[in-house]
Amino acid sequence: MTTPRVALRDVTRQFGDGAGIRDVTMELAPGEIVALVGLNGAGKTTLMRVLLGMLAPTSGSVEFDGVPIDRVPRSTWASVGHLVEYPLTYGELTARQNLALSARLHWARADVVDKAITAFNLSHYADKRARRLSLGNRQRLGLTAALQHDPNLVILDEPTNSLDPAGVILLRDALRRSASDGAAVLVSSHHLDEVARIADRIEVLNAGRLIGRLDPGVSELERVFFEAVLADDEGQHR
Ligand SMILES: Nc1ncnc2c1ncn2[C@@H]1O[C@H](COP(=O)(O)OP(=O)(O)OP(=O)(O)O)[C@@H](O)[C@H]1O
Repeated sequence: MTTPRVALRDVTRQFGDGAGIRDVTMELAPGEIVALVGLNGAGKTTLMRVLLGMLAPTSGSVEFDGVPIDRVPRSTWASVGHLVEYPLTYGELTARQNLALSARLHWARADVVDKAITAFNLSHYADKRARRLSLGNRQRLGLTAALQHDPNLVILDEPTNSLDPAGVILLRDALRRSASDGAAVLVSSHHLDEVARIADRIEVLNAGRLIGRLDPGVSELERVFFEAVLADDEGQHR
């Protein structure tokens, strides 16, 4: 069996008021695109932040390529690409300078930047300061920074939120390419139709727990999703 690129085992991260994630076990294999769906506050961002070491779990463990997260070498972190919450951009630097910085942080060759600018259609904006970019173009910039170094683990929190339809298509193609090159990809989204187009499997998170999987090929995905969430809520309150 191949070692999962990343694994969460019985991970709980509780906040003061009891919210967070509970007993989450999940693996991402190389070459796999997994979508994480759930209502507002279900715990998607928390799960991704724990997975990336931005939040320590209250209990349970996280492993990268079979190595516990606190012993993961820097080379492994360099091969991760993520965009969780806010694009990591420096407003006073241009889009190109931001990308060059991100390439260095990920140990990538400097020439990836020009290729990525073309691939993500950022040529018109490359020499603009990041703080002057529109919300959607800042999101494109953040996604480009997350993907230009050909990461082998990609974690994106609601990446399509402020993208226009052309951006959504560019991202979809980029994620398919990453996965076919062997990356494990985890994407959270509220757009069930969109994730159904790219995901190999869809994991449903509700009130902090993974409650099951949806088949991306199923018809009426939204109805099936809401039924699963409702059944779980009713089970919790019985
Ligand atoms: N730093 C924090 N301190 C306290 N509570 C938090 C913190 N971060 C998240 N929470 C709580 O944990 C729960 C899960 O939040 P999270 O942001 O992970 O959900 P989400 O599924 O990403 O939601 P959305 O779809 O709205 O972005 C929520 O109840 C939230 O209020």
